[in-house]
This record gives sequence, structure tokens and C-alpha cells, in this order.
Amino acid sequence: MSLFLHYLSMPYLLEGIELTLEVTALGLGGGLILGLILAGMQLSRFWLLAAIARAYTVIFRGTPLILQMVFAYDALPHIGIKLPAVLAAGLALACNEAPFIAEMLRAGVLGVDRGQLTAGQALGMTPSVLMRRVIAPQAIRTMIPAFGNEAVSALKNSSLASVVAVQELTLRSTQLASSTFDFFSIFFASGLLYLVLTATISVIQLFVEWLLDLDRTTRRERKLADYLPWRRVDLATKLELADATVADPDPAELADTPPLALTREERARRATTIARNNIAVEAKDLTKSYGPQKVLDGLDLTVRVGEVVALLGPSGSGKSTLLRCINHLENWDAGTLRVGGRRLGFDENGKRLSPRAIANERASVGVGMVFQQFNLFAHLSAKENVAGPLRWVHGMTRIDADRRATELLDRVGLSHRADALPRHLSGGQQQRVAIARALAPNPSVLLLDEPTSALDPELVNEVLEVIRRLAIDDGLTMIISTHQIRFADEVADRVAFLSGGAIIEEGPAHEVLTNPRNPLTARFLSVMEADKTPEAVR
Ligand SMILES: Nc1ncnc2c1ncn2[C@@H]1O[C@H](COP(=O)(O)OP(=O)(O)OP(=O)(O)O)[C@@H](O)[C@H]1O
Repeated sequence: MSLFLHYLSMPYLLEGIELTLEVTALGLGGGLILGLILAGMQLSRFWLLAAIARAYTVIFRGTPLILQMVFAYDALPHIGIKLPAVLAAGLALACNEAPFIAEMLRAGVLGVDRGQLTAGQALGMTPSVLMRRVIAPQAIRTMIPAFGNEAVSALKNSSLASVVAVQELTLRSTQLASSTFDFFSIFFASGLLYLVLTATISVIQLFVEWLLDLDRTTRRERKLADYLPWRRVDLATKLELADATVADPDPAELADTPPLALTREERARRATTIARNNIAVEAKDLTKSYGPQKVLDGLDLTVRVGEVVALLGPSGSGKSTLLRCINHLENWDAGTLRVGGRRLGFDENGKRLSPRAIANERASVGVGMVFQQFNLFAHLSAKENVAGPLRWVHGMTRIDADRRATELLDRVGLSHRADALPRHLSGGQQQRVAIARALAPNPSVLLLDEPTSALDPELVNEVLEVIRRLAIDDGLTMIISTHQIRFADEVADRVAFLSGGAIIEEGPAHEVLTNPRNPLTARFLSVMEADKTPEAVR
């Protein structure tokens, strides 16, 4: 025992730890940088970069680290690169770690929900903003356990540096054992030192996981989480609300008045006004196919400023695709789309715009979009979901963006849930936050893609009420894909019925819905009437 304790505190072995940590740090740090580059290459749109990264991965993952260390130390001098042993071992370890780290990074990035990326694009985020603000914060959280594993394995692999005569812990233990023949005490002491190092890495990993955990709930824990850059909450508001449970307002109370519905005369007046307004959205002969399947087939649609158009039609008729084209989340094959008179997706010379230019165009044209699955940014509070894009895309100051977010959350009846994460909100609340987020930059047109389809029946009304007020009170131009026939009748000025990627019937909402001329429209409406669930016509 005394021998074991003697070796455990022996300066000769302890100095070996320094070199072990040096090689590990070089391997992990270098591996992270190289891994970032490799992951970027693999995720890039350029196949050649992806192929080079893949080839690198095959070579460095498929050959033993010990050979790579020998190569870095003994073969590189032949091409004039002579590295000190520690650096050569660190370089080999970095090159070996890089493909593993790259795969972790790639998995983290690909693991972020695609709906959130689409929502970010729809809000006008450029690819780099999307990466920094949406993908990276979420990917990093999921990668921490795997990165902890990789750090432990790099530390243990650093012992192979002994092959190029780096005097790290394992080499020193071996040397000591061969001169004293006291194998058991020396290797037991050295094993314990390794264990202390790996346990330290595990503790750091657990601490980082704890720090990044957005779900912590106790008061003390919450304090730390609140300072995370992506979970900035309004501490003053939170303290006030901490002990008070505030109930959601009744949907009908969102504006202190009963649900709105227009009378026949009001509808007629509205129709006359709208007919005089400028064109907000114009699709001409729009055609789009997915492989052999034609999804939009020469579709024409004109929507005027202030008009609310409901898109109806059976599942697969192309409603979502049309909305996605209007926001340029999809490319189309032929035809033109103009929003506010501007031809989307092309410069003045008719050349296709880059993804970055399209993002900027989206932000400046002002088309907001609300999705069926809400697509809120999962790592951000409700308030940050609204305020964040205003700062990152529209350059608003933090104070102005926060003020606007508070105002909009108040408008959708959710100011008391401003600090809640999306997963702590009900579906209806999430959709109301999503509506607030889409409204924040003051869009000229709001597209709503089946905004209530993913909601439980009892939550549908609270969302419909918010939309109803936007249409009737605020006069917002809206195109809504919906299966809610009654809602379409109450809110829409016009209904367009799609079938097979084209509009086969359109006209004033009440007229089309009560007296359809096309047999397909009539059949669809009667099926919807017979069974209120949309599945009936799917
Ligand atoms: N990314 C895609 N790749 C291949 N096919 C697609 C893609 N997106 C949509 N489609 C197909 O295009 C057709 C139209 O889809 P779209 O989502 O526009 O219909 P929809 O009218 O909105 O239907 P729903 O009411 O069910 O949402 C469908 O047949 C669908 O399978």
C-alpha cells in the first residue's frame, strides 16, 4: 500500500500527466477544428467537397492511430516537415479524431427538426444566421454526451504517443516498472491517475449538460439557465409571475369583444373596397412537379391587398405547395409569381437568385408564414421566438424587438407565457406564438398552411379567433389553406378550390360554399359536412 501511495504521488509520473494532457488537448482541439471543416464539406451542396471529406474519413477512420503517429513523426520529415514528438503525436491524434467529431457534428446538425429550418427560412434568415441562431445551439446540446465520450477516448488514445517516445504517463509507468519490477503498484497507481482524469472529463460533461438543460425548474437552477444567450428571459416579469398562476384568456376575450362575423352588407362593402385595391400576390400559369408527379398544373391566382382567400381542396391537391412557392420555400418549374409587384426568385436579368439573396428578398418583400406544425424554435422562449428574428433579420435593437414581441404576445393573449419554452405550451398556445412571430415584421401578406390541423378540437377555436381578428379587424392580406369550412365561410372573402394542382372553382366564399357549381367542389363539401374530420376526404 505504501508503495502504491509512493508511486501515486511520484513527481516523475505526475509530470507524465502533463504530457498526456498536452497530447490530448492538441488532439481534441485540432480534431474539433478539422472536424468542423470536414462536417461543413460533407454538408455542402458541392459534391466534390463532400467526396473529399468522405475519402478522408475512410482513410483516417480505417487505419490504426499508432501507424498515424509513426507516420507523423517518421514520414513527414521526408517531405521536409520535422515536428517535435509531442506535436507529431497531437497532430496524428487530431487527424484521427476529426472524422469521428465530424460525424458527431453532422448528426447534430441533421438532427435539428427540418420544420424549424423552414420556419427560419420563411422568416428571411440567411443560411449563416440559421446556422448560428437555430441549428448550432440545438446541435451543440445534443452533441455534448458524444463529445464527452470522444474526449475520454482521446485521453486514453494519447497513451499511444509513447510509440514516438513522448514521455507521457503510460511510457513513464512502463519505464519505471521495467527498472523496479514493481509492476502491480506502478500500473495500479497509473491506472488510478487515468481514472481521475477521465472522471474529471465526465464531471465537466455532466456540468455542461446541466448548464445547457433548458428544462430545469427549481428556482436556483433556473437562475443560471436564464443567462444562456438563447434563453434570455425577462427576469423582472418572471419574478412577478413566479408565484402567480395566470390562466389563458378566453379566446373570445382576446380583444374584449365577442367573436367577429361580418353581416351580408359589410361583406358587400368589403368586396367593393378590395376590388379597388392593388394586387398583393399574383401567380400566373404556375407549374411544379415532384419527379413525374405534377403538383401544380398551370395554376393562376390573384389576391388583392386586404383580401382573405381560403384554399380548399382534397389532400394532395397542391395547397401547401402553392403557399410554399409564394414564399419561395420551393422552386417552381414554370410560370411567374409576383408579391407586391415584385417577381420572386430572379434578379432584373432573369437570373436565379442565390439562397442568401432569396432570404434577403423574403425579408424585404414581407411574406409571413404560419405552419401546420407550428415550427417554433425549440430552444427559445416564446418571447425570443418573436424577438430573435427581428434582431437577426431586420436589425432591430434588443429593446425595440422585445417591446414588439411583448406587444404581439399580448395581442394573441400570451404575455403571461412569454418566458415559456415551446414544449411547455399547449398546441394552441404554440400556434398563437407562431402567429405572433409571423406578424412581428409587419408582413404585407400572411400565409397560413392548415393552421389548426395539428390541434386537438378544443384548441382549434383559440387559434381561429386570433386569425379571424387579423382578417376582420386588421385587414391583413391572408391566404389560408384550411379544412375548416365554417371558418372559411365566416372569414374568407374568396374561396379557391384546388384539385389536381389547379383552381377548378373560385368565387365569393359564401357563394362557393353554399352553392358550388363544380361537382368536385360539391362532393368535397358534402363529405366535409358528413364528417367534420379532414381525414374523411383523404
Ligand atoms: N417534397 C416533396 N417531395 C415529393 N412529393 C411531394 C413533396 N411535397 C409534396 N409532395 C406531393 O405533392 C402533392 C401535393 O402536396 P401538398 O402538400 O401541396 O398538398 P395539400 O393539398 O397541401 O395536401 P394536405 O391538405 O394534405 O396538406 C402530394 O401528392 C404530395 O405527396
